Parts: sequence; structure tokens; C-alpha cells
Amino acid sequence: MFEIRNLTITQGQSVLIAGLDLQVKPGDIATVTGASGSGKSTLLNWLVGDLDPAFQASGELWLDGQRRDHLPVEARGVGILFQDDLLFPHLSVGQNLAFALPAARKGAAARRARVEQTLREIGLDGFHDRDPATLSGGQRARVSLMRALLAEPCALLLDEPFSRLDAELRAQFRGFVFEQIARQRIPTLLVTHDPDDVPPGGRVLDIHQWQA
Ligand SMILES: Nc1ncnc2c1ncn2[C@@H]1O[C@H](COP(=O)(O)OP(=O)(O)OP(=O)(O)O)[C@@H](O)[C@H]1O
Repeated sequence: MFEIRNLTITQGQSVLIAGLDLQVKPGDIATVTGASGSGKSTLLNWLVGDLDPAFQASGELWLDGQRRDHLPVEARGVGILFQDDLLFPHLSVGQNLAFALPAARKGAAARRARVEQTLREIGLDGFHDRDPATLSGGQRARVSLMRALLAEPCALLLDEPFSRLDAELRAQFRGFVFEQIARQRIPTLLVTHDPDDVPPGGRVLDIHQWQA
């Protein structure tokens, strides 16, 4: 379970978000929408522990029954997928995926096998040694999502993840993302401008409901 309790974010005298409470169950995707400048990125920044010092925040982040808002980002167990994938350009596709595997997963052979299995699952068998720059947009998008999931996060944040893809790819990649999240039972928060991004039957929350 992914839970935000009573989050308030202010900037001096102005209140950006007031009293945000949200619970997301494993495998569910809650979508947060809101106009440009309404605070969606600021919310995500708080969740990953990277709030700009211009803001002040109070509130709690709970994951799997543990309070985590005081933990550094690498210890929070929050994964994020941005609109621009941020694959490391100097690593191969397989190395990008291996990099995400938790350090506790020991053994070079087992790690390699996990990466190869992931590549097969996303239709990229034989791509281990490819330079990420040579991938198509859809291939990059799939690798980026899997890299976020291989880290075994307790919650996933999706920041406008479909906006850079053209219409056909976007529809395909949406389906792929929703399927992976349901399969891996990750509680997910999706931030988007586009009503078409909302998963079928998913909950949609307007950020303005937590604004004065
Ligand atoms: N570092 C900063 N210092 C001061 N104000 C900031 C800073 N970053 C963002 N803001 C302001 O905080 C408000 C919320 O910005 P934020 O980027 O969270 O909005 P958003 O909903 O993500 O917008 P968009 O959809 O355009 O990305 C805006 O009024 C913005 O100008």
C-alpha cells in the first residue's frame, strides 16, 4: 500500500497543496491531473525527496506500513518513470537494466539471466549489447519502464510517461505499462494532462481539490 497523509506544501505565504490524503493499493493506478503550474511536478518531487528548497512541506509518506518521507531517495523504494527516458548513454541496453537490479540480488550469472528474461518479455531478445541510442522510441520506452520495475520499487510514479510518443506508440505503450503494473502489483501514481492516459476504470484526482 502506498499512502500520502495530510501533505501540505507551501511557498512562503502561498499554499500550493493543502491536506492531501491519498491511498493507492497494489496494482492500482491513481491518476492526478491539474492545469499547468498547479503543483503536479512539485508533488512528485516531494515523493522522491527532491523538493526544491523554495517550498516547505509537512506530511507523511507511507509504503508497505513504514513511514518513509524522512528517508533519502535511494532508501525510499519509490520508482519513477519520466516523460523523457533517462537511459544511460554510455551503457548498453542490458547494462542499463542490470544497473537497476537491487544490489542484494547477487551473482553475475543470475543477474544476467534476469536481464535476458526481461529483454525477452519485452520483445527485445538479443538486444543486450545494443547502444540505447540505436533503439526506436517504443523500444526505449519499454526498456525505461522495465528498468524502473527491475529495481523492485514499493510504489511507482509515472510523470507524463506517454507524452513524447506518437499516437500509435502511445496507445501501445499505455497498454504495456498498465499490464506490467497489474502483473507486478505495484501501487502507481500517474501524473498526466491527457484524459486518454487514464487506465480503464481508474481513479482520477484533480489536484485542485487540495487547493484553496
Ligand atoms: N523552484 C521553484 N521556485 C519557485 N517556484 C516554483 C519552483 N518550481 C515551481 N514553482 C512554482 O510552483 C508552482 C507549481 O509548479 P509545478 O511545476 O509543480 O506545476 P505542474 O502542475 O507540474 O506544471 P506543468 O504541468 O506545467 O508541468 C508553479 O506556480 C511554479 O511556477
